[in-house]
Amino acid sequence: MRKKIVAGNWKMNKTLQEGIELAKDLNEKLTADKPNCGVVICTPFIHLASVAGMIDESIMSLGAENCADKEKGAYTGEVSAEMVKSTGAKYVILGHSERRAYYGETAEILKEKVNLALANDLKVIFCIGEVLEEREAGKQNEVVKAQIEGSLFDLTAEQYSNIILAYEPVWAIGTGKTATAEQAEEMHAFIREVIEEKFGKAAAEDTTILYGGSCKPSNAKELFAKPNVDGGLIGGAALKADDFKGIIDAWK
Ligand SMILES: O=C[C@H](O)COP(=O)(O)O
Repeated sequence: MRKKIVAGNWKMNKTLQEGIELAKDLNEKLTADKPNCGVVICTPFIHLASVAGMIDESIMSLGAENCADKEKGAYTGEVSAEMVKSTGAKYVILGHSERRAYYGETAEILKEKVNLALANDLKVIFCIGEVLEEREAGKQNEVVKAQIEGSLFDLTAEQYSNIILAYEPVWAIGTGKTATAEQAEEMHAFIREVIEEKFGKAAAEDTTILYGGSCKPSNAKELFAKPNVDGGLIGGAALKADDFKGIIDAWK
């Protein structure tokens, strides 16, 4: 049975103090009213060690938003998968469209990152999704399939079992324009077919596929009701404990 997950991606928001406050607030709210799904908060690197010490791991897990494509050494400013793991984080987001678009992360680079993350026992939330022009040209399936093939198809079945996918249509990220539940379902079902072709039916059935892109308390229930949507990767609405909990509660 695949896992339902709501994951927050704080992106480049929150000072250390603000982040600690947010994690504390969320931890309290979820302790008082337990979630019906897995909860992950992915924070900037600087928050990881502090937040790791203050969350109840039986309720939520911690993740990073990125890691380096190199193991260690003279790579000024980079943070390795091993360093992420040493903070207590269990997850890492890789392949986010913002990393692909603004930091030139190619399928090859992402392949290195995925390998290093898995080698350090991190679970990977791997993001895929098309831009508006690609959707308008009807190329969304082709684009998403190529993203999956390009970075994940060399994994062994064992490695693949630690991958969570997040479909994030780029045109819906931070725009207030959510994909309809039908559009999300259609793509998630297609993604499952792509996974089945390579890793088999059981692996495809077991893959958690999250939807991301302007997901909020008001639309989460409708999205999560779709059979192939297993939760969300949340940006803006993860920055307030009440909003994030509102989305988590969509599973109730
Ligand atoms: O990683 C999260 C996504 O990019 C979604 O962001 P958003 O909820 O602000 O649209």
